[in-house]
Amino acid sequence: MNDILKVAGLTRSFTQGGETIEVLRGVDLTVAPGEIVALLGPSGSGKSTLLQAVGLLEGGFDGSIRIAGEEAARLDNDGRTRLRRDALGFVYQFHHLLPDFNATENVVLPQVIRGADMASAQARAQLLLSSLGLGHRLDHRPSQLSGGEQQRMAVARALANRPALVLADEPTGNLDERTADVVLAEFLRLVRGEGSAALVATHNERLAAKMDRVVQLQEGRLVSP
Ligand SMILES: Nc1ncnc2c1ncn2[C@@H]1O[C@H](COP(=O)(O)OP(=O)(O)OP(=O)(O)O)[C@@H](O)[C@H]1O
Repeated sequence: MNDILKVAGLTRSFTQGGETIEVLRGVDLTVAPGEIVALLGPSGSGKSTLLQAVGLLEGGFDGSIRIAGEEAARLDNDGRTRLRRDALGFVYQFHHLLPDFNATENVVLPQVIRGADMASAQARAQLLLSSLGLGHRLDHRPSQLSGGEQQRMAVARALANRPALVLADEPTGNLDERTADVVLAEFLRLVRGEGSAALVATHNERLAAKMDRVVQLQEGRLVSP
């Protein structure tokens, strides 16, 4: 009833060069508050397409997406922007950090945009960054940080506004295996500590097994492996 995410009958196809590919063929998925779900599937199976739909980043879908009880299809552009800002956090494979701002500022900005005052936004940014081991890198810009450090910064930014649901697309996909393990463990610890739910796309079964539940995209539908 109070699921943070409920997707029902979601379909999406792309037409290119006269050929239509049905990427999502009726996806059903429910995520409970605080639950961390791994979205497993090989390259090209539609994981990013599904996350973009749930992230309200793209149109062109049929079916129902309810986030925190709100049906996305019934919202206009402003409503979707508000829901995205209030309920969702995003972690991408390639960080999408603001290159001209330092670590603190990258985590402060989304909070200030949402109306937080500067002092509390800064305190929370420092708390999140420190709990990810970046307490000594607060004034560094993304280009002055390693790949693992940049991804920790992206995790802190995604959690800045205490989202009920974090969407992560291959969050450790461009890190070496050891760093990926460490950053994923920190991500999971922080998400659990914050009580957020998460939907985490990965093609890595070993990493998926560390989450609360695994769902697998197969031929456009979700199955339990
Ligand atoms: N804008 C688009 N136009 C045409 N085809 C697209 C578009 N976006 C995605 N596709 C196709 O949809 C399929 C699924 O892509 P998607 O990026 O969702 O897969 P994925 O599982 O996230 O893959 P990866 O792990 O490689 O990122 C692919 O075959 C892709 O070519």
